[in-house]
Parts: sequence; structure tokens; C-alpha cells
Amino acid sequence: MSAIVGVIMGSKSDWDTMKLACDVLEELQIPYEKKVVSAHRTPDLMFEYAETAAERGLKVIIAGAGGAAHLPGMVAAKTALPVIGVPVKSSNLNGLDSLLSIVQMPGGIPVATVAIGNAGATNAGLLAAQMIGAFDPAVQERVAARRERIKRDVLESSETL
Ligand SMILES: Nc1c(C(=O)O)ncn1[C@@H]1O[C@H](COP(=O)(O)O)[C@@H](O)[C@H]1O
Repeated sequence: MSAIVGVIMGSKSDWDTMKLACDVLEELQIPYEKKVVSAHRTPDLMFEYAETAAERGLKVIIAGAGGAAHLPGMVAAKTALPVIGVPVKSSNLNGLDSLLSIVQMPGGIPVATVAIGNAGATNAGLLAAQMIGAFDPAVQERVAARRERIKRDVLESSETL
């Protein structure tokens, strides 16, 4: 099946974080694609990716970037698909720069921004799954089953205190 979620990142150095979004999509059996695309370094590719995303069958885009993280917002500017922004943890400012770059979009062009770093990337995968699940009962069931497992783990963990 062709990809319905696009996972893009500003640099290969973001992969350790963005892989966690991909892991969730794989676990929930959602077809996805992954690619390095940068608003700064490959602006033409970024435009082409965003402009053709919907016609290629993508339903959601997850975009991760660090530092001056313009990628999620610029992609959102060029597609009507929902864009989830992942602020990758930067070395100088611990990702606060990434977070603020992504979250502070002007009115009219939203980016659904998750937390900085690994937990954010995992949640981006889950959020994309929940968006897909709103129209796909099988995916919605797998998301619900995952939550049940999390709940069970938490309940069991308190028994071992
Ligand atoms: N923020 C962006 C964009 C963009 O927003 O287009 N392109 C690359 N980058 C970020 O630069 C950081 C350092 O990249 P390098 O490790 O390649 O120097 C990465 O976190 C990347 O997301």
C-alpha cells in the first residue's frame, strides 16, 4: 500500500528522534514514507514535496527540524494537509529554539506542534495515527489497544513499588 503519512526532517541528524515517529507508524501498520527535506538547504525540493503531497496520497505530514526550524511551517504554507511539527532537541538551546520556531505560527496556517525531542516524535506518530483513525476504524482500534497496553503497564508498575 502506498504511503499515507509523510515523515520529513531537516537533516539526517534528526533521524534518531524522527525514527520514533516512524516506529509508532510501523507498530500501528500505517504506510509511511521518510525523507530528508530542508526549507533552508533544499527549498525547491521542499516546495515540490509539499505541493505534490496530497495528490500522491498522503493524508498527514510529520515534519521534524531543529534550531531555526522553518520546515514544518513552510510545508504547512504549501499544503492543505495537516502538518504535525516535531521540535528536535538542538545542542545550543536544548530545543527551545526549535519549539518556538514551530509553534508560533501566524493565524491562518496551523502546525500541530508536539513536545521537544523523543516523546514529541512518538506523540507525532500517535497523533497522525489518530487522525488516520478518525476515518479508518481498524487503525482506531489499534490505537485504542495501544492505550490499553499503556494503562495495564502503569497499573502493574504500581504493584511492584
Ligand atoms: N531547521 C532545519 C531546516 C529547516 O527548517 O528547513 N533544515 C535543517 N534544519 C536543522 O538544522 C539542524 C542541524 O542540521 P545538521 O546536523 O545537518 O547541521 C537539524 O536539526 C535540522 O533539522
